[in-house]
Amino acid sequence: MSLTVGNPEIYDPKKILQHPEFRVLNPGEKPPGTANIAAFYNPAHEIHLVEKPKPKPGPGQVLIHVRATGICGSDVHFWKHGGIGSMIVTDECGSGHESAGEIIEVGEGVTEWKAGDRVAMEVGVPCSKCDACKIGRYNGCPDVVFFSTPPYHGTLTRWHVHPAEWLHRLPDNVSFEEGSLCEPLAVALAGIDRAGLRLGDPVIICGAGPIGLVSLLSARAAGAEPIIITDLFQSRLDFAKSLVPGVRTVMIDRNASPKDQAEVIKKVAGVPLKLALECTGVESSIQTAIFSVGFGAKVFIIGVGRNEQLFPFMHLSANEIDLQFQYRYANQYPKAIRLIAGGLINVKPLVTHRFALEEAIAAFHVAADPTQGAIKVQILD
Ligand SMILES: NC(=O)c1ccc[n+]([C@@H]2O[C@H](COP(=O)([O-])OP(=O)(O)OC[C@H]3O[C@@H](n4cnc5c(N)ncnc54)[C@H](O)[C@@H]3O)[C@@H](O)[C@H]2O)c1
Ligand SMILES: OC[C@H](O)C(O)[C@@H](O)CO
Ligand SMILES: [Zn+2]
Ligand SMILES: [Zn+2]
Repeated sequence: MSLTVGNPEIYDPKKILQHPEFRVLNPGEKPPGTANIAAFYNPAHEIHLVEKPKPKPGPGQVLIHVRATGICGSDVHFWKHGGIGSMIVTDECGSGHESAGEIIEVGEGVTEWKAGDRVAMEVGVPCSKCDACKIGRYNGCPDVVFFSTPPYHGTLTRWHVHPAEWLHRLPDNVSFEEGSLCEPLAVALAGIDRAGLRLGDPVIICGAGPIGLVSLLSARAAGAEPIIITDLFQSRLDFAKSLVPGVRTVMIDRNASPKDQAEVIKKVAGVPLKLALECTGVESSIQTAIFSVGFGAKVFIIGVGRNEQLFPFMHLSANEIDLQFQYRYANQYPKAIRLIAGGLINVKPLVTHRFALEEAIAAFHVAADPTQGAIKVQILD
């Protein structure tokens, strides 16, 4: 399928690094507007612009002019910390996986797309043959090529070749920026879907970063009430309130124990919480979520964090609290686009900063600096 058809060189990260046209740009260098520049990180925790060859779409592939890309916390993490869990940065690697763009050229055999079509790119390209793929849970594919997860280069670039079957058409009323925000939205929607959230469910969302905020928008659209959101920073809680005025906010006190913190949350909720959407991956926050919810509730963990963490086992057991986890997403893009196009979810306010592709490194510095107050930094071309 996708990866075995067409020009395999586009998926071979080593071949791109060894290509004679691959080079790291000098700081301040202004490449021509047609150059295929990209933001790459490396094991030395550097981030820089590179120039790489403009790819040709092979059979089953299309060439895309990437028009909008959001910076995800994981891009910053790969740059600053050199890995996430077992995904380790061992060489130069291209960043970016929240992207939308315009088709420029189609490869042989591609009939469903033409130049000028506007698309959101689903960047996890699975094998289609393994058990996970066959049951439709392709986010579990062990052979997935996830652009921007090492070693595969990302979509924060000008020209990107993509398998035609992993693109989603953007309706006229959905912008490239919104198309790129379908990626984090897909994470939240997968969580809402698998958590089984229902109309009127009392919900807590832990963490008001981009993932907590798209989860908030999704939970509101799904009819959760009341919704409580937590964070360590008042500015993030204020942002949540501006997005969904009805949300109740709780500032987490770093010195309070998860049990004491949970008592505050229970008072604010006023009713037993049925679901926690945990969007930090921080051990104390997960513990707080566990102590906050009612008997028979679910703590659904979207955040990722330390490899090993302690959970209050007997509290979970004696309260029949289900723990569940989300790894990326499957089958969520069409839904994300429908919800944005139909006006049920408005992701536009999440974009707080915009940069040109040539300014991508400055964009990364803003995204990585909490004092800048960024929610979603976008790179536009
Ligand atoms: N499961 C997946 O497939 C998937 C996909 C994307 C992101 N993620 C993960 O989701 C998490 C959230 O992503 P993000 O982009 O919003 O990250 P982020 O770091 O921007 O936001 C996390 C928020 O949680 C807050 N926070 C930290 N500790 C807290 C605590 N103890 N209590 C309450 N709030 C606390 C922070 O202040 C911040 O506002 C990250 O762990 C990220 O890696 C998971
Ligand atoms: O949005 C998708 C996530 O950022 C990725 O799964 C990342 O955590 C690892 O590649
Ligand atoms: Zn991401
Ligand atoms: Zn597979």
